[in-house]
Amino acid sequence: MNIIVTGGAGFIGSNFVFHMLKKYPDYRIICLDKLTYAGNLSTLAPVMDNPNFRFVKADICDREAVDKLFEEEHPDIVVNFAAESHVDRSIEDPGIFLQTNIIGTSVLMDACRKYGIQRYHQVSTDEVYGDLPLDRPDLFFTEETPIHTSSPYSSSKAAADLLVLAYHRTYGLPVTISRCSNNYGPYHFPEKLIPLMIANALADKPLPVYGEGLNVRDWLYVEDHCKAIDLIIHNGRVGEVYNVGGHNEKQNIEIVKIICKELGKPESLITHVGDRKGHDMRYAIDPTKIHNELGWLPETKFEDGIKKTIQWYLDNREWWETIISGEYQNYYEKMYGNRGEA
Ligand SMILES: Cc1cn([C@H]2C[C@H](O)[C@@H](COP(=O)(O)OP(=O)(O)O[C@H]3O[C@H](C)C(=O)[C@H](O)[C@H]3O)O2)c(=O)[nH]c1=O
Repeated sequence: MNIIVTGGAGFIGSNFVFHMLKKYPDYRIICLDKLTYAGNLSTLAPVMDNPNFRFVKADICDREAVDKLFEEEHPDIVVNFAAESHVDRSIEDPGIFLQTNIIGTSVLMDACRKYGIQRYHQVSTDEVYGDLPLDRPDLFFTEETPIHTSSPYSSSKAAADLLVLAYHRTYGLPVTISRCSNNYGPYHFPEKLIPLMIANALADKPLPVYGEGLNVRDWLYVEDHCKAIDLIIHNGRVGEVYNVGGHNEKQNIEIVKIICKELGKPESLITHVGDRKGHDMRYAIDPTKIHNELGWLPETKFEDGIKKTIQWYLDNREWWETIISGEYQNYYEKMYGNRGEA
């Protein structure tokens, strides 16, 4: 089996590469990644010398490069993790989100049509469903929940999902889509809530909580997500969407307090800053479909997952310290330096 994993140098993509190489020693995994600010080649160091692994630096929007790779590798499966993923960045500058997330998806699927493929899998997000109210804890996103996006990021992902379903209906492309909740775990880029708070707390820097911090996210350990995608690409039904969630809802402020406690840092580091524009209140996924059809359930309890994650950041300081000392530092100052206290 030859599998092209796009965005394999990013957070979820790299964890998926590791999972697949370990579980299927006879598979060949080809990582296609543009190495944007969020993709880091050092992340893939543990597998660079694996004879079943190949890294190719290219943009999924580059039709020539994508076609060349398909000609060389004849992939059986393509799993598309490549995406601009940070909501705050999409609010500042939507253009690249439309380009990578929508156009890039169509370029990949055109290559799948041209060269033939067993499966194209699109890694999507629960943000395509918009948000749920805080006072209705009985409500969850199902695969039938209407698309109702809030940010340029989620709109670009929703547009891509619709394109994927259209390529299935119009051209018969064998596709599947997974829509996951918030992932956490090793190699999470330190602009996202959990790794940002760990990095800042370790440096005794302020912990910037947007608004009151009452927004709820459904946290999913990244390894559990990788197992779900593995099941979907092998046994999922073509043309179907599968929701993948942690069944683990937490308010942002709770998460930040847990991190302070685990690291022995004072909650006085918490700083309430101006809220995100159009901030989604609550995400919560109903994973009944993937459970009933494919037997998947999240295995990692949050109490264990967050401890493992914090330990990983303690053990791999060089990885994230290098990142936050570079280009990202300028971004961080731009984003938070002028936000001020709420
Ligand atoms: C970075 C940051 C975030 N937040 C809040 C904003 C959110 O309510 C929550 C999580 O934010 P984050 O940007 O880490 O993630 P989401 O906006 O929920 O989106 C994430 O999960 C979905 C499923 C994807 O699809 C996105 O690609 C992924 O980035 O913490 C703060 O309060 N302070 C901060 O400094």
